[in-house]
Amino acid sequence: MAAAPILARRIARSGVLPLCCRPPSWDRAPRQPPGLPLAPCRAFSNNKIQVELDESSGVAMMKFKSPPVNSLSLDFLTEFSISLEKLENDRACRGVIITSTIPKIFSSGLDIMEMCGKNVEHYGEFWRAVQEMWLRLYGSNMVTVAAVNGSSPAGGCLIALSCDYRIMAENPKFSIGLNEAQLGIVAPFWFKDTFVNVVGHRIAERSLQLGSLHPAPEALKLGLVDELVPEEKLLEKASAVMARWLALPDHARQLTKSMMRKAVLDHLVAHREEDIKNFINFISKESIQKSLRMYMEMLKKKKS
Ligand SMILES: CC/C=C\C/C=C\C/C=C\CCC/C=C/C(=O)SCCNC(=O)CCNC(=O)[C@H](O)C(C)(C)COP(=O)(O)OP(=O)(O)OC[C@H]1O[C@@H](n2cnc3c(N)ncnc32)[C@H](O)[C@@H]1OP(=O)(O)O
Repeated sequence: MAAAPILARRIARSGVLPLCCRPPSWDRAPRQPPGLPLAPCRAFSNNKIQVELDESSGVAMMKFKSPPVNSLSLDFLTEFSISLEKLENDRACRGVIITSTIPKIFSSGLDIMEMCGKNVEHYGEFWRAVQEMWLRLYGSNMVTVAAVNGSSPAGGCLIALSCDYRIMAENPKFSIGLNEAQLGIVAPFWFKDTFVNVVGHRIAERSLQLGSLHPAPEALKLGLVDELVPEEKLLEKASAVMARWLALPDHARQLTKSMMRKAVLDHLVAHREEDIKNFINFISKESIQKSLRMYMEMLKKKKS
């Protein structure tokens, strides 16, 4: 456990090469010749995320398993970035499906406790890890499919938005959106840009200002998710979607993805330090700390 903060610092300081700067890895997975026994499944599991790579299909299944709500703590974000990096560098892996093992929750977003009552160094380290996770996921060369099997507010929604395709369980009790305004905080420009790129400017403007959490059927209407399926069919559907995307030559798909996402990625890369300073200044304000404390109290009261 003591290694986690060190690891976090190492990965956070190492910087990340987004999609546009990394050498492309065309046709990464070796095709399995017919007649040979199936390639084995490779698995690695850290504390909070479980990953299984099926070498015959080139598809990894990444499952969040951080109870109670898969909140994105510094440790979680570090594991997430490391897992993505491992898969990205593995020639056998061409796609990743992201889902959760926690019933009813995909991810509750950034861990609010990481943004409450901590010192400036901690805020800086935490925010760098949030940036790192997004740069890796949004800039990934792999096909990324989010199988959203529960509620997905704020940072959880960002993870889904950063994937190439989103499938959500058709349960109207599950909601998704960038609800930062409800907490009295502001989604940073790169959260906003990722959202706009998925749903368009008008829907994003209204949804962000209201801090809306959209029930699954509404999320589908807005284009925030691409399709809804019964929960028990979610992974089967995600695998089918993945197979369709992987049927294309990697280089054409990757270059197209890079072209679509480059401006938004480059914007954060060029303003990373400024963005960290903005976060620290913003989150350190007493009024913002008070809002976050009140929000946490509200969450606890809701339970009792
Ligand atoms: C001009 C300005 C310029 C620049 C600005 C600069 C920078 C930007 C500044 C800030 C940007 C910050 C961006 C923030 C992004 C985020 O992601 S914030 C997090 C938002 N998340 C939420 O609002 C979700 C809150 N949680 C819920 O709604 C519910 O918990 C749930 C629907 C996810 C699950 O509901 P239940 O199953 O009923 O579970 P509980 O509510 O009982 O929760 C269990 C347990 O977990 C704790 N918890 C829940 N969510 C979080 C969280 N996100 N972080 C930490 N802890 C969380 C909850 O309190 C319970 O704890 P206990 O009571 O059991 O101790």
